[in-house]
Amino acid sequence: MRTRPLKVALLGCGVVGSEVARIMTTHADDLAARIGAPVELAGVAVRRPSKVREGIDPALITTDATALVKRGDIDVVVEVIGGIEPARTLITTAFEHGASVVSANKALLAQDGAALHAAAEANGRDLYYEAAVAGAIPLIRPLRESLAGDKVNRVLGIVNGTTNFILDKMDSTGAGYQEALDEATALGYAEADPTADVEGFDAAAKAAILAGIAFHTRVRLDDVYREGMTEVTAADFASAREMGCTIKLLAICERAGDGASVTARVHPAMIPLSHPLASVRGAYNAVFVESDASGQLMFYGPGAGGSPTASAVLGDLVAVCRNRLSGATGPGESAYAALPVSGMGEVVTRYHISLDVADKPGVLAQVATVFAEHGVSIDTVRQQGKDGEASLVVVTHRASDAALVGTVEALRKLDTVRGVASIMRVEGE
Ligand SMILES: NC(=O)C1=CN([C@@H]2O[C@H](COP(=O)(O)OP(=O)(O)OC[C@H]3O[C@@H](n4cnc5c(N)ncnc54)[C@H](O)[C@@H]3O)[C@@H](O)[C@H]2O)C=CC1
Ligand SMILES: N[C@@H](CC=O)C(=O)O
Ligand code: NA
Repeated sequence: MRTRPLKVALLGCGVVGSEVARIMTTHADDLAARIGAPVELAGVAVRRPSKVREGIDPALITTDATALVKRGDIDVVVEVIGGIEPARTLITTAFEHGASVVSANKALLAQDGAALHAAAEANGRDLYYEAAVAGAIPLIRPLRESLAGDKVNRVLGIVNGTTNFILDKMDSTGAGYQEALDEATALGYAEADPTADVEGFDAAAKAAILAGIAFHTRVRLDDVYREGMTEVTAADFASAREMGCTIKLLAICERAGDGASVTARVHPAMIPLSHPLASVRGAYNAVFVESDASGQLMFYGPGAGGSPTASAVLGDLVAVCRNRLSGATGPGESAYAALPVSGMGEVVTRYHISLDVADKPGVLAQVATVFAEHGVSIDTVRQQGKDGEASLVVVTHRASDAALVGTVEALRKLDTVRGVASIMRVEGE
């Protein structure tokens, strides 16, 4: 074993960074044996130097992250600050000064992944980011490496722990949205600004990363259709239960138009209680990968939290250190397929539509005619009346999103339709 240690600079020492430092210290001997050389924490960049950080030598603490990545003797920079800047500049500077990078920063990778990969390649260094998608679950490495010989057609799953925690609490205990979000934040699951979680930006960033790797195509955050979960109500859960379903925030990346393009989307959806995703509780994540030769694979485990996320970071750290010792680099960006990314209109799925209508003869026929005129076939209709008004719940067969949007626009114009109470996609059947 080499005795000269590999030097690691840690950028950020919050929920994830503090766990990375802890595991590096407590597992130092095992890590050294697995890598073939000791790994040494050579510096820790923080924003608040006065904070007591148990187990970290105060002499390692600095507020000057730029100087740390420019030192020239750093082998690996671990970026767990989050956000776009200064993380982006620090990562690029790290490559320019000879370090490889391990990052958990999905927001940055979804926005600037191509440029970061190019910078890593130009400098002959590694960029690894297993922690960026689905926390502890090995998913990036299986897609980049284990499935590199197969053709992936679809990636579908729950990739945000915070929103799954909130939806699970709302469904199983009747907890309020804010109360559940506060708990998820206290447990270290939420982003620094939890809007990223609840409005679906975090899951959309993960969908962009997954779609890019799965389809060998550049997919950016802006290419991903996104709806958050803030408008999911107790009434939606009640409707879902009547259909034998629950509601999850799903990320779905799939080939479209006979495989000539790809789509990526994040939105709440009803899924049958019998589907394995329905039983994903708390901050757990689960992702199905469907490919030509392998069939369906399921990846499941803790999707958020300091220690699970640090597990993925440490796995990358070991891989990157091994690469450095052997003078190799791991797989870079693979975007050769360069498929176009289609808009939401091309997505084909089922819909659950709840309408407030006048409770009088002929309304059902009028509504059914609008669906038929737009080529959207109805599976079931349920009506509940109260005081001259009624609620009509229509579940469709598979239809394109474009056809559904046209249908809803036409429904809104009917005098007998007082309002469209909710529209939710139905997946997993
Ligand atoms: N918490 C989780 O469950 C997961 C987090 N991630 C990602 O890991 C990254 C870190 O997340 P957390 O640890 O949860 O966030 P956090 O907010 O707990 O930690 C980030 C730390 O970076 C520090 N920081 C900010 N700017 C800095 C600068 N210029 N120099 C030095 N330190 C600076 C902050 O003071 C904070 O302590 C983010 O990219 C996040 O999206 C990924 C997977 C799971
Ligand atoms: N805020 C994220 C953290 C992990 O990526 C989540 O809740 O999933
Ligand atoms: Na992961």
